[in-house]
Amino acid sequence: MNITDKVVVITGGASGLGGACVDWFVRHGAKVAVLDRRIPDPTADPQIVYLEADVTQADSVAAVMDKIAEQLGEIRVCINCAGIAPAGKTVGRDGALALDKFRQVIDVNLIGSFNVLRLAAEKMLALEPLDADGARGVIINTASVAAFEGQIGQAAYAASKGGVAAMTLPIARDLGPRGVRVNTIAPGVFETPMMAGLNEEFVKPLEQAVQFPKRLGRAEEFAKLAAHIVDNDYLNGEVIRLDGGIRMGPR
Ligand SMILES: CC(=O)CC(=O)SCCNC(=O)CCNC(=O)[C@H](O)C(C)(C)COP(=O)(O)OP(=O)(O)OC[C@H]1O[C@@H](n2cnc3c(N)ncnc32)[C@H](O)[C@@H]1OP(=O)(O)O
Ligand SMILES: NC(=O)C1=CN([C@@H]2O[C@H](COP(=O)(O)OP(=O)(O)OC[C@H]3O[C@@H](n4cnc5c(N)ncnc54)[C@H](O)[C@@H]3O)[C@@H](O)[C@H]2O)C=CC1
Repeated sequence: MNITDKVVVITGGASGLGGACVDWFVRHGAKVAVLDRRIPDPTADPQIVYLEADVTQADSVAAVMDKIAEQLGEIRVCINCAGIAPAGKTVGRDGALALDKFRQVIDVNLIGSFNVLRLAAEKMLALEPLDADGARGVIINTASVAAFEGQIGQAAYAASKGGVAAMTLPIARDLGPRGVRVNTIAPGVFETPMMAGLNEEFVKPLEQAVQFPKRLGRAEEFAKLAAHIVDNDYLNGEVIRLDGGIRMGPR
């Protein structure tokens, strides 16, 4: 699907990987709506519509989708980048991990992604197809390599991202007959505000574990893959690692 003039909804677009997608898609002629619980100050680009919502909330995300369709037009692309990554061992210094902490990560990363994509897909299915194949839209989720090799302290995060990876194929099967493709990017370790919060003692070994190039990923490299997924009509139902060949160790 050609990006130009398409309406692209990007969750988590106020920061990091989502922010890089906002820049890339705007530069390539898309109309971008950012859905984030934190909206940047109004000095931002007038080509971008910012809407405040929490991805876990059914009603407010539905209202935001209506508003985007009204203000920008037909929603053709949805990129789920909103996420959180708090760490905590199953049993740590202060005892067993609080169940609410585990639940919150699942709520934002897994249920939040599903909430947004189900409502975006509902809009897409109501649209006319764009081509002879019957293409109506594209959905991109963000998992993590932690879905496959979560580190010590990542039980909740890995479970949430494993869920995102696992739901990719069944959702692609649900929506494929109506012309919507669904893919998930599983990034390695990227330089973003999220990773800036991680202790240097954890980051250094991670950098060393990358095969090549021996550095953290750049947010623009994530945006380029998202743009390629939109552009390439034959990519569907797949979880794609974007990680410089890293396989994370236990710590
Ligand atoms: C974002 C992406 O998608 C990409 C990625 O995934 S990048 C990878 C990100 N990786 C992470 O975020 C790693 C997450 N893990 C962590 O940050 C840490 O493991 C953690 C914060 C969860 C725990 O760190 P920690 O507190 O230093 O370790 P922990 O072992 O619990 O405690 C340190 C000390 O307390 C002691 N301790 C731990 N549990 C204890 C208990 N139940 N009773 C008594 N003492 C205990 C330990 O013995 C340890 O002492 P020693 O060092 O002398 O052995
Ligand atoms: N940075 C990295 O190394 C990696 C990141 N990821 C994933 O990529 C995604 C983006 O991460 P980063 O850009 O690094 O993080 P970030 O912290 O820079 O940005 C995340 C954005 O999501 C928003 N957000 C969080 N919870 C929300 C909620 N409930 N509702 C609405 N918006 C919410 C935040 O306000 C923020 O703008 C996350 O899902 C993360 O788990 C995956 C692998 C590696």
